Amino acid sequence: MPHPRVLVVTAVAAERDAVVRAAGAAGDHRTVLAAGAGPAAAAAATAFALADAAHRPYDLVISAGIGGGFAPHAGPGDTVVASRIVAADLGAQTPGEADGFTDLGALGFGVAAHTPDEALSTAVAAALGAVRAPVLTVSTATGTAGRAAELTRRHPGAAAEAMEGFGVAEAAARAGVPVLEIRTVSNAVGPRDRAAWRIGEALAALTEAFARMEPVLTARPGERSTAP
Ligand SMILES: O=C(O)c1cccc(C(=O)CC[C@H]2O[C@@H](n3cnc4c(=O)[nH]cnc43)[C@H](O)[C@@H]2O)c1
Repeated sequence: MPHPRVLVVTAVAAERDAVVRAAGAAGDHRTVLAAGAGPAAAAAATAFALADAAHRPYDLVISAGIGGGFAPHAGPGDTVVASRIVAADLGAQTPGEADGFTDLGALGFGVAAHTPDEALSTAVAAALGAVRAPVLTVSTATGTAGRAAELTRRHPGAAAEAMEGFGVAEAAARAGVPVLEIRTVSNAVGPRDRAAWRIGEALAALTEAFARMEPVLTARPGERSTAP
């Protein structure tokens, strides 16, 4: 199968460089952006890149970078492939009902989550030895145990949070291009302790993940292994 054209959207230059280090056989079939932090920057950069490539469209968009891990599902050094990309703090506070929060979908303003192709995300997770679980997109990184508990209560299976996935997925969905999100965990979601973030380890895991992913992306769908 020919190399699919893949757009990888990261937040910062260090994440972009970690993905680029794994380029290998993918060569110029892969474009890697550092879009800036947060869902708005991610959506804008992804939409712009997709529109700019209209004459030679991408086959897949991947939101990638480091992220926070929810115990017990994922901890520092682990890799998470999103089964769902969830807008976890986009909605309305609703005191006294719906667990105090009503998401965008329930408000009637679109969707609160995007679901990557199940076969593809399963095959990628298997190839990476990754946890496959929902990944939350937040505009404010969690910094307290209370907020971590609140998110866990609302999304009990979530394994990671980051700040760009839903923005990338919104842009990809509008362009009709499949999306994945891949996060390597640098820190536990909880009380903010920036000094404890294991950024180097997470960036090395990001390089490793993209090196391992290539055979899955180039395999025909029926030839992909889903064995862990
Ligand atoms: O300081 C550095 O050297 C450095 C190198 C690479 C990345 C960073 C970042 O700060 C990346 C910001 C990016 O990371 C995601 N992230 C990471 N942990 C969390 C979290 O606990 N909650 C939410 N987001 C997290 C997020 O996507 C940020 O945009 C620094």
